[in-house]
Amino acid sequence: MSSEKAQLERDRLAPGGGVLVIPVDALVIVPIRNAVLFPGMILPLTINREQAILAAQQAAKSESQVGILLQRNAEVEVPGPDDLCTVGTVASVLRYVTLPDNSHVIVCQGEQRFRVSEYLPGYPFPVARVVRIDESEANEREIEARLIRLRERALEVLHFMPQVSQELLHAVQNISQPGALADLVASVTEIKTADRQKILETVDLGQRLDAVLDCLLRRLEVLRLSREIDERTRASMDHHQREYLLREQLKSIQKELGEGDAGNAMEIEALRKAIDEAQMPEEVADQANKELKRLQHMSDGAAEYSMIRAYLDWLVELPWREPEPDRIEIAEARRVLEADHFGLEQVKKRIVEFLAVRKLNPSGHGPILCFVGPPGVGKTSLGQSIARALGRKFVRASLGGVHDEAEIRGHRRTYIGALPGNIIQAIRKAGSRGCVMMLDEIDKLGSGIQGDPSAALLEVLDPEQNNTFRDNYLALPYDLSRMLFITTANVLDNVPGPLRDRMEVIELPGYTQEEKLEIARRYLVGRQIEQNGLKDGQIDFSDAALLAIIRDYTREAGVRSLERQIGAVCRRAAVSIAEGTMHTMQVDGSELAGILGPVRYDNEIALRAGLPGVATGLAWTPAGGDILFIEASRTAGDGKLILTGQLGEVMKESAQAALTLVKTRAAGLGIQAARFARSDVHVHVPAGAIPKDGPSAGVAMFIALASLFSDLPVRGDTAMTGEISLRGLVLPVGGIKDKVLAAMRAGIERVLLPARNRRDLDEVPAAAKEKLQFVFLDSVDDAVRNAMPEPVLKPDMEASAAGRLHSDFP
Ligand SMILES: Nc1ncnc2c1ncn2[C@@H]1O[C@H](COP(=O)(O)OP(=O)(O)OP(=O)(O)O)[C@@H](O)[C@H]1O
Repeated sequence: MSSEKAQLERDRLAPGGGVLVIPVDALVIVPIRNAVLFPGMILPLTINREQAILAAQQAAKSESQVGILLQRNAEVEVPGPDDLCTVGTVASVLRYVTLPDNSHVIVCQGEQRFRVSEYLPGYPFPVARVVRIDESEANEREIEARLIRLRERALEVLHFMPQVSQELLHAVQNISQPGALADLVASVTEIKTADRQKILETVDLGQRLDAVLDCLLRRLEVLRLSREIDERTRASMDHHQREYLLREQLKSIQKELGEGDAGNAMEIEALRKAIDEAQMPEEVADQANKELKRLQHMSDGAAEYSMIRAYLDWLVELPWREPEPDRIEIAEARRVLEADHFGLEQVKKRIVEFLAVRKLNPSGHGPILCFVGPPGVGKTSLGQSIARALGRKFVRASLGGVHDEAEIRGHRRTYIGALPGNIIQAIRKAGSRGCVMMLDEIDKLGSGIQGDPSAALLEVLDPEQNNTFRDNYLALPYDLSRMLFITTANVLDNVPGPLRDRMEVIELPGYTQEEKLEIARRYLVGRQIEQNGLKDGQIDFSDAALLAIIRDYTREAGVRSLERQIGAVCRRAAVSIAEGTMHTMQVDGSELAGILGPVRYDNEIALRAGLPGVATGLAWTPAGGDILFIEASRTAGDGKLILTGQLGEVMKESAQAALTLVKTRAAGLGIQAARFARSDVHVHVPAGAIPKDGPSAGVAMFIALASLFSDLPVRGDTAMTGEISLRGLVLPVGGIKDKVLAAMRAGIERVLLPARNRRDLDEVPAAAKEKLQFVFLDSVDDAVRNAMPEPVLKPDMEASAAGRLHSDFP
């Protein structure tokens, strides 16, 4: 303690700085809680109450002894005389320490028992007159015997205690004073504070030894018991662990022996039942049971287990039972086809014929139907109608992008993740061995590196062999002979030859504006009203509105985007009606721009035609026919030909041929030969992002160039198609029907066609034939005569029209 602080403390203790005077037969009492100091023991005591601190400081200063007294009730903060025990220990304060956390510790050495006789008033801490109690001499034999027992028991107890110092053991063994030993044992073994106080208060040696012995025995009992519990729990833990290990071993032994657990057995039982019920052909049932047996003797953790399991699932879930025989009612089939589709008279007729033949000869190997046409013309929905008419299920399997035989025929089971091919997958989906299966996009079948998918498809479609179709995954024959296959394609040309031979091709060329209007009125509008949650009468489309949608917002052979646009209008109406801003909506065309945006397809003819150097061609694409503008332009130069618009090789060549032809016919066309030498020619085919190829734009190229050099515009109402030869002949081309329909859609009135395509007009719908004027061309001169508004041909060109190659090349 610093000297200043000590001074302060002194001032506090005795005003004036002195030490309080305590009578000789009195002691300063330091009350403590929860500890008993025995004579002969050294104990550090923490004191933190004002009273006790003052008392301890007084003792420390006066270097006098103190009386350590246990408080009866530990909770009393400032104990009065009644709160303190009456027997305590006289102690010397060996050290007084103030710890950094400001708590005070006195290290006391117990000297002798004392008893309080009276408390003295007038002190800031308890001061009591006391009677010191001397330890009685012990030489009785009985005391001696107790001493020995106590020592033994004490050693026994100490034995249970970890970290007992050698000094302590030595002391216990050697102290010969019974009282001192009793006090030592009482203070080092675990005894309750109350019991310790009792021992302190027991002055009679015999009784004190008995009291300590008593406590020791109780303590020993507790210690033994706790050791027993300890051992028992350890034993039971060992037992559990052992049992767990044994059970694990048992499980793996059972697995090895194929005696799977109960869950496994249930699974196998369920599979067995499913196999029995699946009505499999004998060969298949045998195989399934064989696999089931293998499964039974296998651990469910084995890799093969899940493979066999999956295989059996396929076998069980595939439809094996004999399908119901068809009940074909021709009248009903006709009714269904009529109800579902507008127009398509020829198509419906051929489908009815097909069904009639099937009815008369159910087991006959009729041809496979193949619907060919651009997207959205009703191929899929015709297939669905056929299924409906026959009362069969309908599934689709797409062949687009199938490069690998395995996609059709499946992978062998030895491959990881192997599955059946898409034919078997579709059949499982349909759940019937006699469904109508539509094989889509047969023209997009790739020819593979890994086996030829079209060969696999041939086997599927061939009635001679498809009753034992083998999928690689199943590795069992599956009877496809009761299936009704229908294929679809956008382009017949791309369908592999052998497949084409097997099929009866039914072409759906696309619709005229009038047909689209009818389809929209009768089918699409109603369907979209329903799909968008509207009720009849809440929205009404006028014919003008529908026609405006057809003309200005769609350009397609089918009706798919027409249906989408009608849907968009319905959705707008649904929003307004749901919001309550409108009860019904009359669509007459004026609101279309607000709903569908600005007109998407302008009348391009009006925009482009009428200028010299522009001709309208007709092109064919897998999505139907389309019109195509050929634009030619001339700049000062030395006779180069520039071609742009992503033209393919064949189209480039026909541009070159067209230029040569124009040059050879320059005189007849009234063109000065010098014009060619002084100019570069640029031929561009707009919609530059779309690759274009093929020879059929030859006539249009020739006309564009002829018009450019003669400065005479081409008629705006005329479109043309045809290949040209260097001698000026017009050669036939494909896709006439689609091109004619495209011309009509685009508002063209006259179509120039190669003469040798004349018979293709038979397939063109009557509506188109009525609306359009057809001109047939033998030579490019016929084209010139009909494409230009005024006759430009000079007499000498008429003469050369037979096809001589002119030599007046500039
Ligand atoms: N003649 C028609 N009468 C009534 N609805 C038709 C007609 N043609 C097409 N549709 C309707 O047009 C939509 C598109 O037809 P579908 O899906 O059958 O075309 P798709 O030719 O199969 O096309 P894709 O080749 O793209 O599959 C269908 O909702 C269909 O009902």
